[in-house]
Amino acid sequence: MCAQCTTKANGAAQPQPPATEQLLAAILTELQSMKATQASFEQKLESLALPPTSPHFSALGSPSTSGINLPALDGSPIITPFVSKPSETPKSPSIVAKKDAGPYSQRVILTTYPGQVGIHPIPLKWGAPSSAERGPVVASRHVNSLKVRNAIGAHSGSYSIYRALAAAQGLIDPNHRPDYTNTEPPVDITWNPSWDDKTKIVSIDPYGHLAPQVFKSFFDAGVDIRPTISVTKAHIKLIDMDEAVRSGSLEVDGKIVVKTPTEWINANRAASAEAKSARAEDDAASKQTLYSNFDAGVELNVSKAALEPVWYLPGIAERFGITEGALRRSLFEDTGGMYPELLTRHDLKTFLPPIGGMTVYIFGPVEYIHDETKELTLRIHDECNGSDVFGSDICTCTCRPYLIFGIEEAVKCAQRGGVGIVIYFRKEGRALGEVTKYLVYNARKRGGDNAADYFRRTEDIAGVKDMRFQALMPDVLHWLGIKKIDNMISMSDLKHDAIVNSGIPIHKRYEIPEDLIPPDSRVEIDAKIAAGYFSTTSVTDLSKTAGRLWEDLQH
Ligand SMILES: Nc1nc2c(ncn2[C@@H]2O[C@H](COP(=O)(O)OP(=O)(O)OP(=O)(O)O)[C@@H](O)[C@H]2O)c(=O)[nH]1
Ligand SMILES: [Zn+2]
Repeated sequence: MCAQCTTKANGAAQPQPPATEQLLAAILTELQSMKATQASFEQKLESLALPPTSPHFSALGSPSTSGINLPALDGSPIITPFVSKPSETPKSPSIVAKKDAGPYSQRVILTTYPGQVGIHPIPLKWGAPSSAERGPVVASRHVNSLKVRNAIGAHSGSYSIYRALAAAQGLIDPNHRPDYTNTEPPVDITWNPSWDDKTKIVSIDPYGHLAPQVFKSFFDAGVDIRPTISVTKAHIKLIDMDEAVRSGSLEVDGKIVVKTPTEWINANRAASAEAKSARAEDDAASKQTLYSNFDAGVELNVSKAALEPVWYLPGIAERFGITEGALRRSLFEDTGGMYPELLTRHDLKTFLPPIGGMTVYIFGPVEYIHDETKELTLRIHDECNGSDVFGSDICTCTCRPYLIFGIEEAVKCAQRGGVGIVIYFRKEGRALGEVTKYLVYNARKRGGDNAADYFRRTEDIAGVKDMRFQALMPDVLHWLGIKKIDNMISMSDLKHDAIVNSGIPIHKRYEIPEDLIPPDSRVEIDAKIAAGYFSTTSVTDLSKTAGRLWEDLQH
């Protein structure tokens, strides 16, 4: 970590406000002194007698059997019908598991309330000017974290469900403490002013990759601190880059593009040739081929970062121009009521949603990203598994060709002395999911595949043509410290507008080259151009652009 980042991350320059400091110190002291049981932990936290934290709570009165009326943030009353009996002091609605509690306690806490006895969230001040003032994100229901957790939801996005499966089978201790030795990033993604700006970053935790280091005191005190970002280095190998080098469009420079080592391959091939020769199975010519040097192509040097979503709910609501209350209610309803605390804990502003995140691939020096004198190329790519990985023709899209074009341009930019970035978002099928996507394909192939109807078919089935909501996408660019984009490899007006509106100028846009558009994808491209996507060409009659129907395809 660089000196500037360490200073910012540790918050040495800016002392914490006294109230926060006292509360934090009290909680930490208690956690440190806590020896064993949950009961003694509860007693100790209760004895701290800290005041209720939410202004809403004082207006509640006593919980009743029929539920309690919590004022929603937009003013309308919402009912949380979970409380079982009246009480002077709010208690966690809970049930007692008669059997099958597994590794958990018999008493199941269904939800919690602000100001409830024993509930003292570690302060989390989104956008605060140092990591110490900002505070860690704690979402865990780990025995030492439940009473101090300050985020709703669970770590690892959708993979939290797999962790639950492992716990249910007794394969993982729910209170397992991770060992973070040697897991720190090998390259520095360093602090920049956007980390302190709660309007610039609302959907990821800018300290996510540094959490085990900058929040070590919490971890040492027993709190379940987890990174939501990890950074590493790798070589990636793509057959398209082998081809680009063979065709002369890409050069091997020994730094970004390196030759794939062939020693071990040649050794294996020689061994295989010997074996075949011993069995006298092969003719002399093929033995000769096996012995000769094999061109294994090239590999690309990358630094990469995996990011899980961490949502600051007021900031997310503001981005979409809705109230926080409406956002919370909708998240609660559309996840099958999975997170009651969205409604009961208005004091908790952070939510870890059960969705996929993104991966950043960086070609060239990471420190060039925030150096405005260096050229920067960017491709924002939304997942299309069928095309990206399997090259499916039914996808009738330009996804993989555009991704490969983006990677090649990013690499070339790094070779010219700049930096290239490709960001891969898990937003399959325009974030409608693959099931919906295939239904759309079927409807297109059966009902006449033409550009005029391209978006309408999706809308007919899904109710909306796109749910990627690019408004949150630029957060990762601000986390990286991008100040301007020289070359944007995308035709999307939505991606362009979201980036520019977030304060990052785009100097030049590149559409997918004509020769990379697969035969069936003209429908998609023309529909997009007509809908406002960037292109140097224009389309006059959309109904004339038609794709293949199933009858035209060989099965
Ligand atoms: N639901 C649905 N999703 C699609 C379809 N075709 C592509 N996608 C998805 O759309 C996303 C890619 O978007 P595209 O429309 O190809 O392009 P874009 O990202 O908007 O713009 P560019 O940056 O110019 O590529 C991926 O998530 C694909 O899985 C389709 O017919 N139906
Ligand atoms: Zn696709």
